[in-house]
Amino acid sequence: MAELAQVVVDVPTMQTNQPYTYQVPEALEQKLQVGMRVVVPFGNGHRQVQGFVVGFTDASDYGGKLKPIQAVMDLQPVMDAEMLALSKWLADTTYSFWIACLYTMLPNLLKGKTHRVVRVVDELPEQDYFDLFAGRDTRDYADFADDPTAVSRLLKLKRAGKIRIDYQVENRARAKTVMGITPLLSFEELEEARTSLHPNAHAQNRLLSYLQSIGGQTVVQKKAERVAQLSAATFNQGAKKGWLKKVPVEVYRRPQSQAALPDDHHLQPALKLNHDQQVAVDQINAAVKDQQAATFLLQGVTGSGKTEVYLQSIAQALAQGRTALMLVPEISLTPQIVNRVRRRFGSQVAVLHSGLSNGEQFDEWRRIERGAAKVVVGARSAVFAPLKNLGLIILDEEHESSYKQDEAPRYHAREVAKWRGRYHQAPVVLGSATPSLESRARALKGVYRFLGLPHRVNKQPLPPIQVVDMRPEIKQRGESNFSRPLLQAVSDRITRGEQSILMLNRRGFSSFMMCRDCGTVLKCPNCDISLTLHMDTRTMKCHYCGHEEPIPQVCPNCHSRRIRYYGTGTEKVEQELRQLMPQARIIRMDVDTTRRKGMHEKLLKQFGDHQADILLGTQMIAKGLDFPNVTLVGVLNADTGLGLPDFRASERTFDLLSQVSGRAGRADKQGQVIIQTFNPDHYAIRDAQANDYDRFFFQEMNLRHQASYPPYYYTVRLMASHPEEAVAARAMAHIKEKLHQRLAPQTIILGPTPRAIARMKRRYYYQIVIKYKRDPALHATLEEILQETQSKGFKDVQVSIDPDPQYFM
Ligand SMILES: Nc1ncnc2c1ncn2[C@@H]1O[C@H](COP(=O)(O)OP(=O)(O)OP(=O)(O)O)[C@@H](O)[C@H]1O
Ligand SMILES: [Zn+2]
Ligand SMILES: [Zn+2]
Repeated sequence: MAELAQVVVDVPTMQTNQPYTYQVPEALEQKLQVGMRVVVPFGNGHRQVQGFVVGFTDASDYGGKLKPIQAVMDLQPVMDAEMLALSKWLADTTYSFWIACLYTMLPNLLKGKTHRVVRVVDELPEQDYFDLFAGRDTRDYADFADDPTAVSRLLKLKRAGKIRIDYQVENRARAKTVMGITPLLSFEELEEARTSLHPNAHAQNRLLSYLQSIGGQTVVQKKAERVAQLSAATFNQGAKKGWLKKVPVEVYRRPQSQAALPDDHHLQPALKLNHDQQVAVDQINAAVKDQQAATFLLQGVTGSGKTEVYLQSIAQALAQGRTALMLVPEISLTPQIVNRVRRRFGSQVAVLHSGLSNGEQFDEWRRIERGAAKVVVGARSAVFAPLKNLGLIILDEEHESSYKQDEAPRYHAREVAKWRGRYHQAPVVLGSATPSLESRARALKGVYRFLGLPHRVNKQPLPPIQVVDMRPEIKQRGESNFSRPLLQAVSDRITRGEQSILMLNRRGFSSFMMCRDCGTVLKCPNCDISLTLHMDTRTMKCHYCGHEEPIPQVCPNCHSRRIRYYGTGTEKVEQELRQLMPQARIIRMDVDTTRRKGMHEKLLKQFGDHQADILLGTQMIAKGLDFPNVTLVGVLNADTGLGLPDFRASERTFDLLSQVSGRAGRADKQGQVIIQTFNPDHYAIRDAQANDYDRFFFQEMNLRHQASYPPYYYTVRLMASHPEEAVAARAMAHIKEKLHQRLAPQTIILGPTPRAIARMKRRYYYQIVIKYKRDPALHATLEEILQETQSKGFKDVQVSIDPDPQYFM
């Protein structure tokens, strides 16, 4: 009896985690494998959807008629057994749909895009045929979507049975090919062809010699033209004469920045480790060798040489014939680290991050999948890199919140890394100067193995930190972003030919327009937040939905002309700094100046080449930078993040200040740090000043304990949204009732409350936060709620479940 295939289908409005069963047509019987993408019919229309084959089952269990699979999209599986198992675990632990997890794990080009096609099936009135179809038989439905009259004419034709609207899945994954040539004749046959040539046909003569020299290989035509010094026309003649044939050759799109790399013969050698580094590397290596799925916490102060520990551990894993994965937060923000990995391991490194084009991403993925790349460096989603035989996984800056994805599936890369570590029996190394409270607490309990690098490599102490209270400064000198001590310090650096990094903390901060007469703040018409001023495009923009409008000249409420710009953007700070120090050369780095591809690296390079005295930027300059000539770091506003309605606000402020302070004095020159703040007595600022992670840790743990927050309690956030506020609120009340009935009495259920940003993208949001220690009923209850949200009662209400949320806003 024939086998049946189990397929997880992609139907956005009717999600379920149960696979559907399909017949396998005879023609596909030998070809179809688990992990392949297929196209299957769904529902009773002409709808085609994409799906993943996740298993086979015996036909005897099924009565009735099953639909057959229509097409296979892959020649070989895109998911192996590990990835399929991981996708299932992901769906289960993040309360998301299996199909969404499968897609998340694959490069964009392998994500199916369904589109609708309008097909003429019967003779049309001539007018319609020309107006709507321009004389063709099919058109993409998207061509009509914005034109209501065309749509209504189409609907009429559809009712009359003249046209049909089909769903089609397109396969977007194409390998890039270039033209290549292959000789068709043997050496002797080519020699014979030469005898029949006209004596003046020098070019063709050379072509024959060239074809003989490549001995039956396929060569990219452009390269052949260059090597043989022949024109394309000559190759065309050769093809006509039957000497060679043209064939497409698959090439990898290498990320642009990769082009400038040294070749594999000029790789950078390993450094001689200091004692603490050696101890760390030895312990990690032992775990790699013994195939122990242990988790290490590598806590090393800034500049202590953590990266060198990663690199030498990776080298060991490779020496054992295994592969390695290194995750960094927001890779585009840390080009220096990526380049260090590439300079050490050369062409066996693949890089995965969101800055790549879809084609580049797909090609890097294939290099990994085929085993050509053995080391992967990447941001969050690189944790799904299809490396086989993993020997080591590293998460640098493990405390970073960007490791958690803030849309479904809401996974944390740290947890996925640990899962893969267990699967491959490989250790996971979590590295940070300021570990998350969760990780440090686990290390204290012995769940993680602790490795410490308490000293800087250069044996210098950490740079002294001076805290400047901005309250008296402002009183004496009026509004300014720069205190006198900071200005003095920057100008000293310029005199000495040294460099400064100045950071403007933009977290929880915006540059908005407010009317001085009536207090009106310009807000986004779709969302509940103020619009941000962008000087480069001279517009007001919403950071949530992208809404954009001109800068107002008069107040929309009272028509006063005294509508002014408030808050501090990097541009405004730059202007002030240029006025205060006309001689200083400044590079500004923020989302606006780095939006163009490659600009981030370019600006950093300019700064590294000392083409500027000051690097002024947002949080993006806090991490990972290693410039030996930087001796001063200034933080313009340390406390803007402290007021956020979020229990991690202090932890994030402490982390940020510690990170950015660490950019100063990394080589032989002594560094200095100046922090400007309106809250000089806050413990996060005091402890950062004292470089005292432990004091901060215990103080913060105490507060978390009192308020029942992580790491003492686990949290889950549920959110519901709807264009009508009352509907969202009602859905949440219903969910709350259910939670109340099922969950353990010790479990704390907070809410429902409107979110801090209650309205976004024309929808109203309500949230419930669950805090629990152990609740055996929780998982099943949340699963049930997830399934219920797909039912009719929840029409248009979007519900999301976020385990261990990173933000509570
Ligand atoms: N064993 C060593 N001998 C000599 N130099 C070293 C050694 N280890 C690291 N370095 C150098 O010291 C500097 C700081 O090291 P590295 O950047 O690895 O520190 P880190 O702990 O990763 O820093 P951060 O967390 O602050 O980004 C680098 O320039 C690095 O090349
Ligand atoms: Zn908006
Ligand atoms: Zn006004």
